[in-house]
Amino acid sequence: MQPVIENRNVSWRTGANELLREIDWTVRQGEHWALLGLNGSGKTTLLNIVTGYIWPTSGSVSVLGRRFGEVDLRELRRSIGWVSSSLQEKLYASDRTQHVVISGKYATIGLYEKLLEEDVNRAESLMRTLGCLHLWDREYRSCSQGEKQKLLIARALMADPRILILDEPTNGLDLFSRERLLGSIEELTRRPDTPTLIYVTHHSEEILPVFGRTLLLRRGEVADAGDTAELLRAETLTRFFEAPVIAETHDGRVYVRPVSR
Ligand SMILES: Nc1ncnc2c1ncn2[C@@H]1O[C@H](COP(=O)(O)OP(=O)(O)OP(=O)(O)O)[C@@H](O)[C@H]1O
Repeated sequence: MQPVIENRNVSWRTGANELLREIDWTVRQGEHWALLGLNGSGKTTLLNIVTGYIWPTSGSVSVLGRRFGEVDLRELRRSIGWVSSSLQEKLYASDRTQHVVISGKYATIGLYEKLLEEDVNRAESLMRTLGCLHLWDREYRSCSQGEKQKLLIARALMADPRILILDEPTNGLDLFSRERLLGSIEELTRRPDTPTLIYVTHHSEEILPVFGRTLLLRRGEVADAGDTAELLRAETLTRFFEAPVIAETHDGRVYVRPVSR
């Protein structure tokens, strides 16, 4: 079976800086990946490569079996959802929540057409999965950040993407909102139509066990990649962060803290 995403020897240089260096990263069917790296490690740059917004200086990229250079990127992008908190601002504040969700199917901000029953039903089903059905018919702007994030995930899923990038989705969320959002993401993975998920984060404890594979990115290079349970251990993470850390596992999630000096 074709890999979902395949990067081979991908580098990206701008001016004198090489921001990605010889990245090899393959995402296979049935896998969900976490992308872990400190600020400025190149996570967003790599995702911009995978979605065709920037072009590698060298190396090759294929997504869903289509090789970049031979594919209509606008069409391919319809198969990729990308949820980041920066999108929150772009949506019309006074829209009803379910309209925000449904508009994802049409790649528009705002809805201009009459609602189709099938769209309403799907929005309802997705909002139920994400634990935000109670927000139905509320004004989007009246929702909390955590609620908005769930609505935006439901919105991205309306387009039936094959790949869904969750780009630091817990930004700005308190401890409990974060847990609720992670619970919703776990619930989402139980749906039969779940796309391949890529979860981008700075924090290992957000990596749920369903993210069975992890890419560790450091200074634009793959520091390590593979089985999450094997990578998220004190020894590997101490090497990765280049600082001694303690790693504790609770419910399959790994909490990391620096060794105090
Ligand atoms: N167009 C560009 N021109 C020059 N430098 C860039 C450009 N885009 C990104 N960078 C630099 O590349 C590095 C990686 O940035 P990137 O946004 O990919 O990191 P990140 O891992 O997503 O970081 P964060 O977790 O802080 O969002 C940073 O040092 C950034 O300043």
